[in-house]
Amino acid sequence: MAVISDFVFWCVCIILLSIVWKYFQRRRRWAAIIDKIPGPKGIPIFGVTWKMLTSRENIAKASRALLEPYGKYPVVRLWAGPFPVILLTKAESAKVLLSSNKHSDKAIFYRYLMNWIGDGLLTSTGHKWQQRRKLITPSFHFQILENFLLVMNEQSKILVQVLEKQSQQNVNSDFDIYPLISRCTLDIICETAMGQGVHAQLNADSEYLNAVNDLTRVIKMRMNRPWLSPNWIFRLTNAGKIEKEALKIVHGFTNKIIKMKRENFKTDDDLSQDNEEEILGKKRRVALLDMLLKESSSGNQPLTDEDIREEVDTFMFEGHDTTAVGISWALYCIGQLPAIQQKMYDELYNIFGDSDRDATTEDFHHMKYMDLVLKESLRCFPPVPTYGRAIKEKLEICGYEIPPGVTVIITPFLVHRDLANYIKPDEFNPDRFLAENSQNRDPYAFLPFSAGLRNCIGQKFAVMEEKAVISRILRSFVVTSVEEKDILSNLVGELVLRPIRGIKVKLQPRPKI
Ligand code: HEM
Repeated sequence: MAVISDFVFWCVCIILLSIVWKYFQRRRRWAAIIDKIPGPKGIPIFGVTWKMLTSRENIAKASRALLEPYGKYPVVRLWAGPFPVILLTKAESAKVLLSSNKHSDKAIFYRYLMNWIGDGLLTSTGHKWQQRRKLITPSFHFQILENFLLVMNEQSKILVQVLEKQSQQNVNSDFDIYPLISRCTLDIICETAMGQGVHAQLNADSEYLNAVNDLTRVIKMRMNRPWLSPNWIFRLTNAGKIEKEALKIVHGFTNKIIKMKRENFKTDDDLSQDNEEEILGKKRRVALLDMLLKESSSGNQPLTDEDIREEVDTFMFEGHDTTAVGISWALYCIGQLPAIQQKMYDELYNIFGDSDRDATTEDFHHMKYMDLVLKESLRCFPPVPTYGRAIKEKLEICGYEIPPGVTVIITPFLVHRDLANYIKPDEFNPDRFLAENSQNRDPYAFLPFSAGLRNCIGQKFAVMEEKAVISRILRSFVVTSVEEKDILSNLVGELVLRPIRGIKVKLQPRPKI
C-alpha cells in the first residue's frame, strides 16, 4: 500500500513539475516578444494582478493609475497573473484587430458564460458562428424590429407607472433608478426574445429575475478567481451550487417556451410557411425565437432544441444588462445637464405635442438630438467596457508583434477618451457627434457595439429600446441625477459597466408647456 501511495505521490510531483517547467518555457518565449510592448512591470507569477487586489470602488482608479503612464501608446502590455494580456487603447490599434477576419475567436474568459449561454452566437467560433450569424441576421430585419416596438412601448409605460409610485414615495429625496430600469429591460428582452413575459417590473420577486441576477453575480465573481476556472472545482463551491440552481430555473423556463413554441409553430401557418412577407408584412407579435424556428425550418440544417436554447439564452444575456446600464448612464448624464435635457424635451414636444401616444419608428427618425445625446452617453459610459479575442496566429499591431496564445482586449472605455479623436474627452458634449464635427474622426474611435465581423447584432434593437424608454421617461418627468463627485469610484467593469452605488435620481412630473 505504502509503495503504491509513494508511486502516486511521485507521479503527481512529476506531472506538476512538468506543467510548471512547460509554463516557464512558454513564458520565456512570450516574454522575449511581449516585453517589447510598453506596459507596467509585473512580478513573476503574480504579474500586476496584486495591484488590482482592492475594493470594487477602487478598481477603476487602480487601473487608471496603472495605465496612465502608458496613455500615449496604442498597444499596452500587462501580465495578468502569469499570463500576458495586450490592451488596445486607441482607434488605430483596435482597427487592426477588428477589421481582420482571422482573429475572431473569443478570449478564454468567455468560457465562464458557457454554462449559461452555451456555444451560441457570442461565444462560438469558425464555421458554427458563420452559419448561426447568417441564420440569425434576418431576425434583426428592421421590419421585425418594428414589431418589437410594441413591447418596448408597453413596458416603457409600465416603467413610468412604477417611477410615478417611486417618486411619490420619495418626494424631495432621491432613489436608485438602475434596478427599476433593469427590470424593464428584462421584461422587454424576455418578451421580444421568447414571446413570453416574466413581469419583473410588476413582480420584483420573480423567480426568473432572481435566477438571472444570481447567474450574473456568480459569473462576475468567478472571473476574478482564476482558481475556480476548472468546472469540477467550481461545482464543489457554494457559488457553483448557486449557479446550478439558477441554471435549472433559467434553462427550465427557456426549454418550456421552446417546446410550446415548437408545438404552435407546427400548427401556425403564418409562421411555418416559407414566405417571409407573411411575417414581415404583418403587425403581429413575432419573437426572436419564432424567427429562429422559421429560419431553421427553411435551411437544410434544422436547429435542435439545444441549439435554439443557446441562442435564446445569448439574447437574454446580451440584451438585458447592456441596455439597462446604457439607459441608466444616459439618464445620469441627462440628469446632470438641464440645458441638454430641455433641448431633448423640446424635440420630443415637436414630435408628440401634448399627446400621450406611443412612439413609432418614424418618430425615432425625427429624434436627431436624442441620437447625439445617446451616442455621447455610449462614448462616455460604454455598456460593454472591454471585449477580448484569443490570438491564434502571429499578428502585428502598430509595429508590435503579438504571438499566438495571447489574449488581446479592446477597451472602448479608453479608445473613447483618446485626445486624438475627442477634445476634452471627460466633458459631455453631444455636439461632437454632429456630422460637421465628426467627419474626420476615425470610424474605429467609437466602438460601443464593437465593429467588423463580430459586431453587435442587436445594435439597432438596443438603440430603438433606448429611444423608446428614454423618450417616455422625459415626456413624463424632469430628471435630476445626483452628481457623483468621484465618478471613477462608481464604475466597475463587471461584464457591463455597472454603477456600484446605482444611479440616484429625483423625478418631478413634467409640467405641460
Ligand atoms: C446598449 C446595448 C448593447 C451594447 C452596448 C452591446 C454591445 C455589444 C458588443 C460590444 C458586442 C461584441 C462583444 C464581443 O466582441 O465579445 C456585442 C455582441 C453581441 N450582441 Fe450586443 N450590445 C447591446 C445590446 C444587445 C442586444 C439588445 C442584443 C440582442 C437582442 C445583443 C446581442 C448581441 C449578440 C448576439 C452578440 C454576439 C454577436 C456575434 O458575435 O456575432 N446586444 N454586443
